[in-house]
Amino acid sequence: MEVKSRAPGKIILTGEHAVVHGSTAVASSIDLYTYVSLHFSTPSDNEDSLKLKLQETALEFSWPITRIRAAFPESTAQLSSTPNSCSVENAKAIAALVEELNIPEAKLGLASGVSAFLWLYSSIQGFKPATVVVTSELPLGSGLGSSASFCVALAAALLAYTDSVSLDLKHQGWLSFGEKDLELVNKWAFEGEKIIHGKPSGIDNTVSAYGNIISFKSGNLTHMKSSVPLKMLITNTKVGRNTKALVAGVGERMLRHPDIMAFVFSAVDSISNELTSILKSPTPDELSVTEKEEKIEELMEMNQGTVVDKVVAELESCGFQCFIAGIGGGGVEISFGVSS
Ligand SMILES: Nc1ncnc2c1ncn2[C@@H]1O[C@H](COP(=O)(O)OP(=O)(O)OP(=O)(O)O)[C@@H](O)[C@H]1O
Ligand SMILES: C[C@@](O)(CCO)CC(=O)[O-]
Ligand SMILES: [Mg+2]
Repeated sequence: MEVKSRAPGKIILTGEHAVVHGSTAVASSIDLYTYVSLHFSTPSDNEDSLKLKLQETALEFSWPITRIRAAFPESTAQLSSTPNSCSVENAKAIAALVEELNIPEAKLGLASGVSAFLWLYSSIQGFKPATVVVTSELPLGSGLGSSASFCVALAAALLAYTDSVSLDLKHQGWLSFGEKDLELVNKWAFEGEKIIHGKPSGIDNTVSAYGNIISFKSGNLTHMKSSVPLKMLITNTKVGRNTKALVAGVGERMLRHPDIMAFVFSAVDSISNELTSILKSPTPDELSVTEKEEKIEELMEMNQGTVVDKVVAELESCGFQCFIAGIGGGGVEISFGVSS
């Protein structure tokens, strides 16, 4: 039995960080994906281990199922329909499993991703032997939501064959989840994100799961669909960063300067709300404004077409990496019976 999933990365247009503290943020999916392929071993495979292959980093991990089963102090065999947070005891068990892997120092950032994998896998699938292969078009740790798309794609693949979701297993090609199933995928992904990020707002996994452009505040989302195909120039400065540390830093500043930060977050909230209302009502009432917008849009499209190429060439000549990404595309999808 095999299933493949893919989940998009994201870009936050307004409200990054402030969204963790309750401000509204606006985010869009981008058409760069993390792919997960899950292959359950059959008795004829004579395989009794869980394997995780991280293609980008050329790392492969393998755990005998007996080792995983023995590691967990509390049973992780829960109902896949009920997303649960990783308890302190289970987190310790996972940390021990990850430590045994001796991940090279330069790739230690992956430990949190492997931990999230172990939690999602053991919670949703229990102790079944399988091989999971992860590939990603997203740079890791660069603000494009690689951790969320990793968790969403994982949750989608892991849930696909469970009774907790209802999918047409005979469907050919990419298939979207229904509303309730998507909600479940998103909730499990959020549990994975908590392991990677510490205190995520949930916006990254939500936009990765649902796709399109969303306005998000304290777990509530409003969908927006752009009527025109938008492209965004994204530059990877290749300056290392860790979202968990950045989020913690903002939290500490909030504790040091609560009054000031309350104003900052309120201002960000207003910015996001204004952007939301503009995006939600793209056609202004006055004809003259509509005409103006059409003209500006056409001019901008033409302008970007040439300027973007020059900017990309210049940035890349400085050693930066650029991605041209379509934004606002669909969310997580699933595909059955794909051979690896
Ligand atoms: N394809 C992947 N394979 C393995 N681990 C991954 C993968 N993608 C993300 N991760 C995990 O997520 C971590 C990066 O998450 P982090 O939240 O710091 O950055 P990001 O999600 O790319 O950016 P942001 O959250 O700011 O949008 C990696 O260090 C790794 O632990
Ligand atoms: C920095 C942050 O706002 C977005 C991370 O991509 C954190 C979060 O919302 O969880
Ligand atoms: Mg992240």
